[in-house]
Amino acid sequence: MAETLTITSIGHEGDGIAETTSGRVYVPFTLPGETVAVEIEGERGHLVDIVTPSPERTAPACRHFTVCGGCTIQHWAAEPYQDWKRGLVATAFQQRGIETEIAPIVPVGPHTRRRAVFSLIKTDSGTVLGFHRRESHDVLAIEECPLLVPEIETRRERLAHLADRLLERGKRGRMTVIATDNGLDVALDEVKTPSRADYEALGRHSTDGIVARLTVNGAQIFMSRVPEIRTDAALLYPTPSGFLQATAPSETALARLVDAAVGKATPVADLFSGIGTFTLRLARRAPVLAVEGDTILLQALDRSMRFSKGIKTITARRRDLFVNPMAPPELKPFGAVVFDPPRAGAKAQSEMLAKSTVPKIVAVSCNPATLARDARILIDGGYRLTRVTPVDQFLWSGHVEVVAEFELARKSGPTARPVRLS
Ligand SMILES: C[S@@+](CC[C@H](N)C(=O)[O-])C[C@H]1O[C@@H](n2cnc3c(N)ncnc32)[C@H](O)[C@@H]1O
Repeated sequence: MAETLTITSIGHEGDGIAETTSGRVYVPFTLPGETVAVEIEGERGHLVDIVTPSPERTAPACRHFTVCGGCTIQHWAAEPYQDWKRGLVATAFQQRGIETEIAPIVPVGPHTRRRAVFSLIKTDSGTVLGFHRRESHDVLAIEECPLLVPEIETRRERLAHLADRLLERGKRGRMTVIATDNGLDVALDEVKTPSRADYEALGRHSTDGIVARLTVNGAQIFMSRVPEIRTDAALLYPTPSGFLQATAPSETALARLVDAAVGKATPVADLFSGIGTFTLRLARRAPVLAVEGDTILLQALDRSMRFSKGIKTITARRRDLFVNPMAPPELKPFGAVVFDPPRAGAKAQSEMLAKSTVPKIVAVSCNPATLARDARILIDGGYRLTRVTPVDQFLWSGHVEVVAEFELARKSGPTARPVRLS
């Protein structure tokens, strides 16, 4: 039987929260202040009816919202939605005992997501390309996705057709698509190994002007041109399975924040550098040491370096920074260190930085919880947190990207001498 509850806040995944005498109930697709009729199952409330809607409720941008497993919060006006995201960052820091001002979130609009991972399934009527249904492994055929750039969104049928040949009836696969400046970079995974005839058939797409590179189960099938992304500083070369910031506007915003925070500091170490998103921009002003664990990404950075003009020396090193973080003596020469680790954060590296004398540290993170943990380590080591800026890189979800800036607050000991990187 349905019960009537009042929603008081929104949780970190975007579900409405009602406080009841038997504890919290999470009700998806509701908003603070709303009275809702729900069927309660443990901690979950299944929405039956919105009795009193919030004046902040808006029409969702996508017809698949609430059915698709992707977005969790499209039904809220921009301002309270952005305040909520900012609040997620503030809460993560508070949970580590850090009270700090959070700058307004940098908004990122729809139709900007340039990398999509689709699920595929071959049915009797052909290959379905889409996303998982909410709380299910079923593949939902999508007719639109207002997150995606048009170069991907409008080519869904064509992409499904490309995958069709390598799927058997009833079987599933995965397709990663990156929209680059000179065509789509398409990687098919968990599909059958292509036969010689498949190679020839797939190869015909190399001349269609749409697909720049096709990779199947990790092996390159064709590359009619090297996929590239033009930025304000250099050409970036994304790899089929490696990391790429999710949208171009968020990448620009992050790079500008990093650049401004580093200022005139020199030289700079860019840790977890990937394909050089920040390295290449920073190298316009200072020599940069780029450290990354993935050889393929370092090869892509090397290509960018060779095609970039007017930049200072970039030294690229492969290193596992979880197992073997840069130690204080190695960090000593740097005027600034930038680090942008995966979701797990950079605990070991932060412990080393906390003992270092690096004057400026800039942390970029897609996980406020691990960022706050690492910030605590740096603060306890004598750094001051000077600025925290969220960027809405993951629109309509509970995920948020953050840039945090630190300055050495304790006496740094002997003055760090600049070194020449070669
Ligand atoms: C969030 S991405 C950032 C990449 C880059 N800063 C950018 O903006 O494109 C994190 C990077 O850390 C790298 N990485 C993951 N684990 C690592 C490790 N243990 N040691 C070094 N690099 C690692 C990944 O390959 C990835 O390139």
